[in-house]
Amino acid sequence: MAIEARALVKRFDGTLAVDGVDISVPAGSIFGILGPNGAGKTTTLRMLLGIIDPDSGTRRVLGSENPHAIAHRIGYLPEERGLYPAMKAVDAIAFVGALRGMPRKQGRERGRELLEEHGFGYIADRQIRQMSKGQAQTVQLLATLVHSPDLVVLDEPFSGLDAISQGRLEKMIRRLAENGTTVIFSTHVLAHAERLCERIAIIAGGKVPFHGLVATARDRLPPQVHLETRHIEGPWRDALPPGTEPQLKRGGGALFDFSLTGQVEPLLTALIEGGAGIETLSIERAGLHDAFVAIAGEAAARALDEETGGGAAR
Ligand SMILES: Nc1ncnc2c1ncn2[C@@H]1O[C@H](COP(=O)(O)OP(=O)(O)OP(=O)(O)O)[C@@H](O)[C@H]1O
Repeated sequence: MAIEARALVKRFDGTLAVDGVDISVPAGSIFGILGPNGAGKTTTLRMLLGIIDPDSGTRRVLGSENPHAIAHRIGYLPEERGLYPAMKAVDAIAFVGALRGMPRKQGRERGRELLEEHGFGYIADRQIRQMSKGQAQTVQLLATLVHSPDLVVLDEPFSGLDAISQGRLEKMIRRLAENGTTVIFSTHVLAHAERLCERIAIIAGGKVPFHGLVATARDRLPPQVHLETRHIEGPWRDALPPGTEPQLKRGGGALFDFSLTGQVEPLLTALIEGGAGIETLSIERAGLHDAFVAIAGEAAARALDEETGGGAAR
């Protein structure tokens, strides 16, 4: 495990920000911490990094119980972005590397390489103040990677980036994991976690109601069946869950939407042998958004949706 945290608790002046969080992140994996504003994501990441200490609980990061002892093996993109506006990109990257123990000259060289590799060579000698927000954020992100860390911790890395830059960042995260780096990131946009992570922790109100494989979270809900038939009635209707109502189609036939409660094969047999006249049939696993609603509750899901402007979380 790259990270193992047990029963982390943090209180700020009477606010219980984190209330017994457990997190296990396998080495070399991509792990997402999902939750709405104020859920406790940043506080959890800061405790893992040793920026703040938990009131109680234990944490072991890269095999050490003292996060400061392994700081040089960690790259961290904090939620609050900021590089010195007067610095050039390569110097800003080398500066962050120096904070993690990397010689400046080497940091500048590696910084230039990283910028080139990611298609940003053209801003290597440009000052941060002359950059767009997205460019500056990319420079800061590359700065977290300059010393080739074993663990990369990214707090809301997608916020403020346009769709193309978000896609580029997803690719970058995948590439890091392919090369053996462990990546943990927080987000309130479920789609990123759904595409990138094998494992997630859902955090709401400082607690973690779910921790584990994305597939397991999605399996909390039955798969959804969407069936289109030429006929409306027949013995095959008995194979559908009780109370499933047809939506009648204009040209004849009907649509049925229901949860798959049993096995697929007996359903198919009943539909075919019962003469339903299947026109289309899809059986899909629940999405992470629906799983999030089932696990964290409507209120937390609504908070996510509000942050992402509605359907973007899906
Ligand atoms: N330094 C602090 N002093 C007092 N309260 C704090 C402090 N840091 C966080 N909190 C409170 O702890 C709770 C959790 O905050 P945290 O920043 O961890 O949430 P988050 O999930 O990262 O949210 P966001 O997505 O908005 O960054 C919030 O209620 C917040 O107001």
